[in-house]
Amino acid sequence: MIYTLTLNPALDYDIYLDKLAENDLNLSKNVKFRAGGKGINVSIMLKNLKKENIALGFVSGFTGDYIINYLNNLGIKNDFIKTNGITRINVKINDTYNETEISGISPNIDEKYIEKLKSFISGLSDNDILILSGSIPDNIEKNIYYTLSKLTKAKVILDTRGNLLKDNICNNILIKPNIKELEIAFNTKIISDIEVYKYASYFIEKGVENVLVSMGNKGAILVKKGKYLKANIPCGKYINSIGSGDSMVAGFIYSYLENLNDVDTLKMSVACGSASAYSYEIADFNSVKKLIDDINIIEVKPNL
Ligand SMILES: O=P(O)(O)OC[C@@]1(O)O[C@H](CO)[C@@H](O)[C@@H]1O
Repeated sequence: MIYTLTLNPALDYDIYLDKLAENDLNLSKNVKFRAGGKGINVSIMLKNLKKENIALGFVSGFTGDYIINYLNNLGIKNDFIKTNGITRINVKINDTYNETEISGISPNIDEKYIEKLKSFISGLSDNDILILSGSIPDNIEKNIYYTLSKLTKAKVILDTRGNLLKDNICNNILIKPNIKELEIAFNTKIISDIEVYKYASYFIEKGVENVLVSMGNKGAILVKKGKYLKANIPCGKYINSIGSGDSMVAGFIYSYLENLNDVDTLKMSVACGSASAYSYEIADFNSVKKLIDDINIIEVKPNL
């Protein structure tokens, strides 16, 4: 079975307007509510790709109930641990020029719930895939993903913030930083592809099998041991980036389960990410399929 874990889910409130004006009244042109958090987005995309999965994590309060109802309505299996407090609300303001995010504050998670989660994760088998996604609530140890990876036999994918990456890798089949997260992980500014290959290779040396770096409209790079692939972004009308990286992760898992080769894996991952960026919600399978033929992959032999 595939399990996604979102320790820090959110009710995402997406606001669309022409131009955000500071210190003034802004009238929305369109608003959307959705169940958010990186693992939850992966679950939704996987479901759209017809891959059954179970969403795990912590939820609480009315926002937590909203998330569970949302997933139930989509027919996505879930087994969240209900905790105290109120799951955060993340506001995403999209105007013609910028995307501004205001992330809420997540509740503290009692130790007893963390223990319950650990016990569940330690029961997974080597046929399972576990996706560890998103930020970590403030009161939880900052290497919890490493701890969970050590506890489980499942194959583990990690997609978390740049400052948490290095401490949480653990023989992962995939990590998926975006370019900003890679910069934060290495406390540097990355300006060329060769630097992406170099920094991604750090993780390969540490035992990660695949490093998928999303670079917005500059494309995406997949690095494996001795292999470097780059993809362009297919044409489409950009709506927003929310859940685009998470959709890439789902595209990778789909490819992994379907035994696709590296080139087709990168194509599928990029198609999923782009289709969601060209949509108000996580994309459906048909929109993904329409983009595949517009993605070209080149193999690079960088001199590192
Ligand atoms: O604060 P985190 O956990 O890093 O990211 C949370 C989040 O921004 O990521 C998703 C998009 O990837 C959104 O649904 C959600 O609001």
